[in-house]
Amino acid sequence: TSISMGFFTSNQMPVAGRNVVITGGSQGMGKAAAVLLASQGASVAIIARDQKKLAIAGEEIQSVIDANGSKYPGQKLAIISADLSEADGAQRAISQAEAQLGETEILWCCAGGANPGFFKDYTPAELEASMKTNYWSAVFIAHATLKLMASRPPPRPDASKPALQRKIIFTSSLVALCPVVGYSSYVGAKAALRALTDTLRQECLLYDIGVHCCCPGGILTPGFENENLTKPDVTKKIEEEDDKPQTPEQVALICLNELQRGETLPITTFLARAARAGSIGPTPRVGFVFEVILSWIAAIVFIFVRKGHDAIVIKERKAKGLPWEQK
Ligand SMILES: NC(=O)C1=CN([C@@H]2O[C@H](COP(=O)(O)OP(=O)(O)OC[C@H]3O[C@@H](n4cnc5c(N)ncnc54)[C@H](OP(=O)(O)O)[C@@H]3O)[C@@H](O)[C@H]2O)C=CC1
Ligand SMILES: CCCCCCCCCCCCCCCC(=O)[C@@H](N)CO
Repeated sequence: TSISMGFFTSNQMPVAGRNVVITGGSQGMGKAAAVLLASQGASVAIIARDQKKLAIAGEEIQSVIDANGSKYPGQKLAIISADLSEADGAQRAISQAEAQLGETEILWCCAGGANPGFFKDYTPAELEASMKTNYWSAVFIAHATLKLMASRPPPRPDASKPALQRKIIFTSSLVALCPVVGYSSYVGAKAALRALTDTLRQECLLYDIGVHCCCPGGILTPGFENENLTKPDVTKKIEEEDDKPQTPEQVALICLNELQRGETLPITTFLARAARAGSIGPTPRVGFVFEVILSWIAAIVFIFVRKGHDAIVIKERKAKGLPWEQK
């Protein structure tokens, strides 16, 4: 649906010839986004910590740029190693990205990840770490980038055309729209990004900068494989009930389509679209009649989805016994 709807509205986020900074661009969804945007002619900077993984992703992105030939002259790639959970690291990363690419036109924050488990079992340090990985890693670089963007006009490579709107894009998760047991250390950071998007979007009307927040469901990434090592069974059971996980390439493409049609909260499946409609509140959405009707349907369907998920948890409790009954 997202893809077909794209034909009816103008492209609100062209990427050819533009400078895009992608955090978490060394693997998973961030790398898929970097490859996709590079294939469409964007200059990209990828930021992550591990230099080895960055170098491997960099080779893949460079080969995409090489394959473009002379189609997009001046297309560049920057590879930056930084810990974005620290304000200094974020500031340094965006300065380095701009030194290599030029002025940032789109910032897409993909860095993040979950450490599924039960709230009662986490250490305070683990709870804090998730906020760093998922919230501060996006907020510090968005803040540093917005300061730069708001201090200067958007680039206008073609003076006969109006400037393109610059963008700040966060990556939240479907779990911020529909709770799933096991994500208690993660969901606060992801819900916070969604709330920040709504408020920052309004502030950014003052600067003519768009703010968006992608809410994908399961993605088959290294991060996902890693989290599955410690994911509680009950979390897996709930995830198996719903949409199948998608490839990072699918997610990047659908999110890009959603962004290009102007969605503030891009989602990647029809079920997620219903979940979004049911929890959209005052966040802008594209399309009025269908989305409002979908929100009514979601209001009803959500009751049964939530009951179904609760039933899986209660079945688990009956099978395993209450904690003080287990030996
Ligand atoms: N996979 C899934 O099922 C879903 C994922 N999401 C979200 O999508 C995003 C991408 O997920 P996915 O592709 O699975 O993630 P991965 O774990 O596969 O990759 C995460 C990326 O972020 C980087 N990163 C992590 N922490 C930092 C940091 N402190 N500073 C700089 N870079 C960092 C990693 O590199 P390095 O470790 O070297 O720094 C890596 O490039 C995340 O925000 C995730 O929460 C949302 C819904 C579902
Ligand atoms: C109206 C009807 C709506 C129904 C919606 C039901 C959706 C619930 C399933 C959510 C699965 C979430 C996977 C994302 C997890 C994630 O973010 C981590 N894997 C990160 O790494």
